[in-house]
Amino acid sequence: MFSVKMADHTEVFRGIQRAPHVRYPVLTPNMQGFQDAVAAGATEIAVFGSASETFSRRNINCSIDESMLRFQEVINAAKQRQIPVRGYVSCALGCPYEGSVEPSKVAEVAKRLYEMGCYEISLGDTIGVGTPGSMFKMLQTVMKDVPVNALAVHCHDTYGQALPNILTALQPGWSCTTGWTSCWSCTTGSTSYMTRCH
Ligand SMILES: CC(C)(COP(=O)([O-])OP(=O)([O-])OC[C@H]1O[C@@H](n2cnc3c(N)ncnc32)[C@H](O)[C@@H]1OP(=O)([O-])[O-])[C@@H](O)C(=O)NCCC(=O)NCCSC(=O)C[C@@](C)(O)CC(=O)[O-]
Repeated sequence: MFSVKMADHTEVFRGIQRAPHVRYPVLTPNMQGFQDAVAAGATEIAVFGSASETFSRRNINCSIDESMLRFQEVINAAKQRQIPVRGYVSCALGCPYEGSVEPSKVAEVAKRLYEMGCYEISLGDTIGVGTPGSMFKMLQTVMKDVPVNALAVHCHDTYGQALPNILTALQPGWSCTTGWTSCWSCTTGSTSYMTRCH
């Protein structure tokens, strides 16, 4: 089994009242998602990959390599229309199927998304199993491949660690925050917090 298919995200986008100066990125896993998002008036999109092979298959029904091919097509189309693209890397601190995930794998996927043209890469602790120690180690590794000003973290609060993990991502000398938001997660049913690492 894999996650239920996206169906209504562009409906939601059409239905909301947009405020000026607010960006509303739409998750676009493939060209169909991209075309629907553009038709709905999206001015920013986001591709979402994973550092875990099994999670990739369960979430978007393809391998990591296949997802990169799909994302490249989406990013190329977005570039032609000058639509900015964010990239997500799920399972950056652990996977519900595979358990621990090597920081080097997170760095590899983040680097691929960055080099394809994502202006920012959000590293997701998708199931909230991260700790300040694992966050530090993962970010140290990823920052060797992706500049810190292009990184953000997305921390789920499943075990009450989201805020300590975010604090770790805001190490003096690494970064300063530009703001954070919280939301309710569709994938894990937990609150999640996001912040930029710069
Ligand atoms: C990627 C797919 C669509 C592949 O799903 P698939 O079944 O491999 O797609 P397909 O190309 O074989 O097409 C099958 C059907 O899906 C439709 N379809 C095809 N593409 C789309 C689309 N874009 N939007 C809506 N419908 C689509 C397509 O039209 C067709 O419809 P049918 O002819 O059977 O009626 C599916 O696996 C999917 O929707 N996955 C996303 C599930 C999801 O919402 N996951 C949560 C996202 S949030 C997240 O991942 C984590 C994050 C970002 O928050 C950060 C973190 O915490 O880590």
